[in-house]
Amino acid sequence: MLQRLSFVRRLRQELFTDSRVVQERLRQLGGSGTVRTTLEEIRREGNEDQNKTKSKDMSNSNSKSARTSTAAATESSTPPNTVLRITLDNPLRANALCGKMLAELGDAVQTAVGLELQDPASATAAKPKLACVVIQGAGRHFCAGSDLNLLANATADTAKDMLNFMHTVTTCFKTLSVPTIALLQGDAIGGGSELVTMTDYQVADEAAARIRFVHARRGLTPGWGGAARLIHMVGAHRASQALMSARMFTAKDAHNYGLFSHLAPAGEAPRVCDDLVQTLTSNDPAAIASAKLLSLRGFIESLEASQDTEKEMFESAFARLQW
Ligand SMILES: CC[C@@H](C(=O)O)C(=O)SCCNC(=O)CCNC(=O)[C@H](O)C(C)(C)COP(=O)(O)OP(=O)(O)OC[C@H]1O[C@@H](n2cnc3c(N)ncnc32)[C@H](O)[C@@H]1OP(=O)(O)O
Repeated sequence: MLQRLSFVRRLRQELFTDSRVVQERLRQLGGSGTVRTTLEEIRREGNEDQNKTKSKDMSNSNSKSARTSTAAATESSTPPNTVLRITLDNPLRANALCGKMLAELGDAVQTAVGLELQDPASATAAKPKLACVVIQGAGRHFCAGSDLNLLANATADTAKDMLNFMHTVTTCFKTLSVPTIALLQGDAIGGGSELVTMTDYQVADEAAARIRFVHARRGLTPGWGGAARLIHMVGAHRASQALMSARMFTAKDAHNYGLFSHLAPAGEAPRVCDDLVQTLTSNDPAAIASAKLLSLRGFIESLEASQDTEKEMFESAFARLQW
């Protein structure tokens, strides 16, 4: 459905071919941390308890037992419904993304697009049919944005690479034809807040999750395509207020502002996220893709015009900064 749009097709082309060289340059920058992806099966058969047990395992995808059950799910059969879980894993640096992790986030989105594009009839254990994508952070936080050391040592060319690559990656993610969920158990700051704007749903721990478009505090403007998506999420007026103020939103403030779709009781965000996955993936996939296409149509048309402006503003802000 979405793939029929020429803009979306061009994006996929950029992601898989035009960005390859840039992606490898970013990967060569190295850095700590990694971006992990796991495929998790959603079982429909069996009693509620089994489903609950199954989804409970999924919510601890970092624990060994969940990985085992995930691995088992992938090996045992061609899963009817598959969740791709992306984990930003750099907890010692609040899951800030270094060059290597930016490239690996691109790998993860390429995996999602690859699963999305395949013919459902050709689904196999190795390439099952994608039903939903969850993106989360390891440890206490969601994502603290770009690694500040990466930015401080970046040349103008490196900044341009990151800018162009992350616009492609995050816009591809935003235009996936399946539901996407940000699982927020901590802070989403700067580029981390921009990653939140690429998701359809945001399940946030009401006690621990926060979001801050901190750019103006650092003399920057959004560099990962977050401005246009923020406007699409909350409207131009509220978007400009969030960007100009660079204020920290608590989970409750963010929910009232339209930045977080779901508030979960303290410690229960993984369970609430798994319940949302169950709900969304029990609906007709083609109807979901159509709903996304309808909601994204205007965003995509305006994005083609506004994207260059967002990039130009980041580059001039980056040039002004004396890191
Ligand atoms: C183009 C990208 C650009 C954009 O478009 O937005 C950016 O993303 S620029 C970066 C914007 N991000 C920030 O400004 C976030 C800065 N960090 C924080 O505000 C806080 O760390 C936090 C995320 C709110 C978490 O606070 P807290 O829980 O108190 O933890 P610490 O502050 O002690 O951090 C733990 C640890 O992580 C390191 N850290 C945090 N953020 C980054 C970062 N962006 N890059 C590199 N390292 C980061 C922090 O230094 C601590 O490490 P140690 O000092 O070694 O303990």
